[in-house]
Amino acid sequence: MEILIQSLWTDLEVKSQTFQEYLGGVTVIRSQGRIIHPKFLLMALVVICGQPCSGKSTAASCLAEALQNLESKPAVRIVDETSFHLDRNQSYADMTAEKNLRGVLRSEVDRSLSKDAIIIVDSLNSIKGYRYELWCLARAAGIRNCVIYCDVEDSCCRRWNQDRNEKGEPAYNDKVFEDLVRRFEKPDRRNRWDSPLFELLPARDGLNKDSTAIVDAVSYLTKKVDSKTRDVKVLQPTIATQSARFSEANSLYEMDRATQEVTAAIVKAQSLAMGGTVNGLSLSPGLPTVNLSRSVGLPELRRLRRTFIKLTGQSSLSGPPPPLDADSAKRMFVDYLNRELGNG
Ligand SMILES: Nc1ncnc2c1ncn2[C@@H]1O[C@H](COP(=O)(O)OP(=O)(O)OP(=O)(O)O)[C@@H](O)[C@H]1O
Repeated sequence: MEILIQSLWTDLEVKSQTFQEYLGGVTVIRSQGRIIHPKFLLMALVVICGQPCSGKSTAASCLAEALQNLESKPAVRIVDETSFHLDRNQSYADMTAEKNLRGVLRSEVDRSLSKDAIIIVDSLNSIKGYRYELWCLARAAGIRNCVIYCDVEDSCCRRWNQDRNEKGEPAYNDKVFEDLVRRFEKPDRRNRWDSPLFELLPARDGLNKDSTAIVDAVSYLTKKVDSKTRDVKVLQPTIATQSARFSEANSLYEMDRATQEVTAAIVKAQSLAMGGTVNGLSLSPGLPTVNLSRSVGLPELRRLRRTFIKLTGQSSLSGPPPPLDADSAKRMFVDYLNRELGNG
């Protein structure tokens, strides 16, 4: 697909400055100097997030139903724990299980994004850094991304969870439920990975396919990208401009160097601790400390570094990464390591 677009790009650059072109029977849409194949316009990633038992699966079904009611009937796929037959109490029993679950869902999202569909991730998606990772996958695929937040008070979620027992539905046990509530990181539309953000209030307003946030999300997901539409963001252009490629190279360099520094500091701290665990390692003032739950070998650290760089979308075909200085690259990598290898 990218080769096809690459060759069309050259032709269009020479022959046309118009917004929409028909070339060899293929419609090519130009947006902000980039070319997007129409197929990509039907692809999107929707991240549902909210406290445990806050109506996320109900929201995912309502959104899928609303999309299916459209004349264009876009393909919709829901990625959730139940598609992997995972029990919610086991999946969130401890950090290792939770990390595994996140990894399984993220891989499934990554695989699914290459298909022509709107992918809805129906899970807690409660950790800011994890939503960022999902956003990176959408950006690398060059598709649009949005977040739907089920905003329900903890007390109400707790009640709905208890009611599940009476309905014969599997419920969270108290320990898992309280731990998840405590660690929930509310989405913030000022973060580019949490934006656009559509907020549902299921406890106050109920929830169905006509709920305002669902209607707004459908409208966003199906809105055509045109030169006048500034509010639809198709992430990660397929073709990057020369200047973007220059900044990408800079950013890649920063990312590479900064993550190597972090890895080297951890290896050194571990050797000083004679193989003990690294806790409270400070790289510089103002950066989060490294807190690992176990000693980690160099091969594993290298593997995590590679995954992190891939997740942050620094591939050469997938367009410019966000502007990055050494400190923010270190901060992001330390957060990532603490999430993958730490206690929380
Ligand atoms: N607006 C609502 N009013 C009353 N009960 C609701 C409402 N929305 C959902 N529920 C009930 O809450 C329970 C959880 O709903 P749902 O599965 O949609 O939540 P969830 O956030 O996906 O849960 P989980 O965190 O387990 O994935 C269900 O029993 C459902 O019937």
